[in-house]
Amino acid sequence: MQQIIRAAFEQHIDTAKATLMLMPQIETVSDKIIACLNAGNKILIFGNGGSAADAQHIAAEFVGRFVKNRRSLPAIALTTDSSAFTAIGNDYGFDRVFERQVEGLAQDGDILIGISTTGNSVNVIRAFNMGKLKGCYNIGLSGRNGGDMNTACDVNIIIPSDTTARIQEMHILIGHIICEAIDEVFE
Ligand SMILES: O=C(CO)[C@@H](O)[C@H](O)[C@H](O)[C@H](O)COP(=O)(O)O
Ligand SMILES: [Zn+2]
Repeated sequence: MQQIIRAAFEQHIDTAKATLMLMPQIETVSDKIIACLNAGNKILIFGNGGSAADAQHIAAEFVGRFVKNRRSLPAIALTTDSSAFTAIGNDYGFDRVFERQVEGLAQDGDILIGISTTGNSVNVIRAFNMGKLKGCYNIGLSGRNGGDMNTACDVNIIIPSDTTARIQEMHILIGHIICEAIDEVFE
């Protein structure tokens, strides 16, 4: 047991150190998100499984708060409307559960944040492709080799790891860093 615990910590620490190299990309997406919100646009966030939880977690910190009492900021997790999610899945297929919501909700200038540790989840890729058609800026949080998100995204932040759990831990760290950057700017 101790070996499992130690190995997980060591892997997490090594991955975090390697992820620090992505600082320029994290800065770029933080600036883009701040500019998008300043322009009156909104953020749509989505992913599957643990990444669905991350999408909801990040969206809640925009609309509610992170640390500071600042104004509420517009962000929607596309995993939370169970009626839309099940209707689209049932009528159009699971591959379209995010795409169809992007089609209905996204406007020119909005930002999409898609989260996938493989970078290959089809419903995430299809949502990004719809985002391009709608004039959105596509931000990917991925891992491994970045997968299909390399071509679907304007910026694909690829966590340098092949382990799903470690990649997800870096995704939520980056989500929190973006929230900190936002707290600096908005009153
Ligand atoms: O949280 C975990 C594993 O840590 C799982 O729920 C995981 O998110 C699911 O298997 C997802 O379907 C994986 O999708 P993706 O990261 O490849 O896009
Ligand atoms: Zn998990």
